[in-house]
Amino acid sequence: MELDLTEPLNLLRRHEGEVRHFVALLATANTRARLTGPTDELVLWEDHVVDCAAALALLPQGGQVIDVGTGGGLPGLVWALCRPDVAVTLLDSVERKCALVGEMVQVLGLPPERVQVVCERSETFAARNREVFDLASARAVCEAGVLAEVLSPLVRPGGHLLAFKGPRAEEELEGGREKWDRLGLGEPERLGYDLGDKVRCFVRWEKIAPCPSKYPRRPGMAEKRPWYR
Ligand SMILES: C[S@@+](CC[C@H](N)C(=O)[O-])C[C@H]1O[C@@H](n2cnc3c(N)ncnc32)[C@H](O)[C@@H]1O
Repeated sequence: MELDLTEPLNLLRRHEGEVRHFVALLATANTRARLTGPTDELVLWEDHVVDCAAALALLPQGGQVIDVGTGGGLPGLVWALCRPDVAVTLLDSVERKCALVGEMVQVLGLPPERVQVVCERSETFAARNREVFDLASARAVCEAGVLAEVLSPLVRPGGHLLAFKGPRAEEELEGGREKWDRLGLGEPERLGYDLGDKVRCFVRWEKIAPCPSKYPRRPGMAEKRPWYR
């Protein structure tokens, strides 16, 4: 299915001033620590912010959302600024990144009861926060199959998992049917969107049943997996 970007891009336009402020902070933070590559605000806007904004209309009304592996606050801070009805948790395992994102949250005046930064590995955080979020998402963190395993324990039945993906999405989803069942997930939906450059899509799963308690896997096992830091 092709995603209509009219509503999300209108939301971005409506909050453009606040988001440009975030981009300026991120560009400066990128000169101190490598959060999200570029230090050029135009590149950050065109390659990252607009991509994150494409998902704005997919966020649950008044819901609780978690951005796993937020790095410099992408997509979570764009969502927090453009969708004030949504509570956002920004999770990353690297302290330096969390400290910089925490500073940005303060400077942007986002209230702590709506936007929180958590510095922790997703698998330990998920063990204590089982199935509490309406939507869990990750951008540029790991391949879709592993991501489903990481995000599913965080999402309540009836909620959704959302992955930002590029041209390799189909390859990453191959042969996964059994895996989705095992994780309490429905068949992944592909939502393509056109930003005029490369192929992009969201992969979205509905959580249809509780996730078995063996997920998230114990950190000892998880450490062997390539995407964990
Ligand atoms: C390539 S960056 C992507 C950052 C951001 N989402 C973006 O789109 O620019 C991946 C991020 O995932 C974080 N990460 C990797 N493994 C993690 C884990 N087990 N728990 C929490 N964060 C993790 C890394 O610290 C890093 O900041």
